[in-house]
Amino acid sequence: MEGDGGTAAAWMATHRGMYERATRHPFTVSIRDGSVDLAAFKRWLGQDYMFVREFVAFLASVLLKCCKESDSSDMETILGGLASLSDELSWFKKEAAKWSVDLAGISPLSSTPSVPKFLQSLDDPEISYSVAITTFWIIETVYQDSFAFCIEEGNKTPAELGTCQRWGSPEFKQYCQSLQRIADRCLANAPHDVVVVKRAEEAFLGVLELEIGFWDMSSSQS
Ligand SMILES: Cc1ncc(CO)c(N)n1
Repeated sequence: MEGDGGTAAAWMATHRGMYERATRHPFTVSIRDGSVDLAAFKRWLGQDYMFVREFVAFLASVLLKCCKESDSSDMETILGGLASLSDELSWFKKEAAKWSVDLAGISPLSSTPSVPKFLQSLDDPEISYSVAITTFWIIETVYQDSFAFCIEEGNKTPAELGTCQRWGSPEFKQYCQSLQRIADRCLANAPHDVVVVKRAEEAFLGVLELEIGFWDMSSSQS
């Protein structure tokens, strides 16, 4: 995914330290090595269910920007993303039942990064499609990279943690690569629009911070 000469890959290289803090976090590494604390896993599950509900609204705003500002082939990619979020919500409900997590009674923990605030700041009509699609790409990529590491060779991930297949699969990697190509194309088409590229880079870093905060919250002591 990296090294293809696009802006996205360049940012991953420039901000490598932060990217690695987001994608090799002690929480996901503990899933990989089988030492994960179940209370932490359940905390993640409940909080991430709420994240995904917010994420649907955000992605709907990306789709709207796409329809207004971009070509139609992107539309199908984004629509596919919304369809998989629908699957994801069902998956969360199924997993929650399996682990006895009560999703109906869930509310954000004080240590959960403010997802609505972050995502709603990006669904403003003033925010360009390029910035929004870059945000979508990096949000998905952090999960893809984190969970692919959990199923790479040498892992001791407990079989009952089906989480890793959902985001770690080769199909999801391909999906993230298609988002990366869209983001790169948008950013390359805006070379003179320094403000847009700068905003997109800030959003990229904002997502990494959010994701690190999210893993921190998951692994914090109950
Ligand atoms: C916090 C977070 N980031 C990214 C994803 C990927 O969909 C998710 N489900 N949750």
